[in-house]
Amino acid sequence: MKKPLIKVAAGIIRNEFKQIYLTQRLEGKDFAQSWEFPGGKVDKGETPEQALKRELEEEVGIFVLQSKLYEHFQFEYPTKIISFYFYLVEEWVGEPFGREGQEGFWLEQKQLDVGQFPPANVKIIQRLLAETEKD
Ligand SMILES: Nc1nc2c([nH]c(=O)n2[C@H]2C[C@H](O)[C@@H](COP(=O)(O)OP(=O)(O)OP(=O)(O)O)O2)c(=O)[nH]1
Ligand SMILES: [Mg+2]
Repeated sequence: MKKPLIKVAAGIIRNEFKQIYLTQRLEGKDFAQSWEFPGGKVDKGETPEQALKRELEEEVGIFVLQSKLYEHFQFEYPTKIISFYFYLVEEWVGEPFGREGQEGFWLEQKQLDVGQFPPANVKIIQRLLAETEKD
């Protein structure tokens, strides 16, 4: 059977202290307990950017004022192919929290740990870590 292609938009929410807001995937979801950039599936008729805004409001209660595309790529999982749109979000209104009951926390960009994320995140975590080596 052909694997479904799913579009996902997620936000790298970064504050002025170079900390990034992460959440922990809930029990019962795929990759339960792994860390993630908050976000989710792009609905039919939505652009990835609209999905980002909606998902960040639903999942972490913030209103995104500005976002820029940081990475777009496809990743093949055993049962699906995901087309990812990761956005850097540095301007928003509100204080993020785990609005769906999930854990959420701020982490220094340089403390990101590739082993805590789903396999698709490897490349993006490496890029974020490489950026911190310059400062
Ligand atoms: N949000 C997010 N999803 C990720 C990341 N890395 C990664 O492999 N994924 C995968 C996990 C899921 O298979 C898919 C995202 O879907 P999701 O479960 O968050 O979708 P959703 O919020 O719309 O949730 P649901 O209504 O389907 O439960 O992408 C990441 O950093 N952030
Ligand atoms: Mg989600």
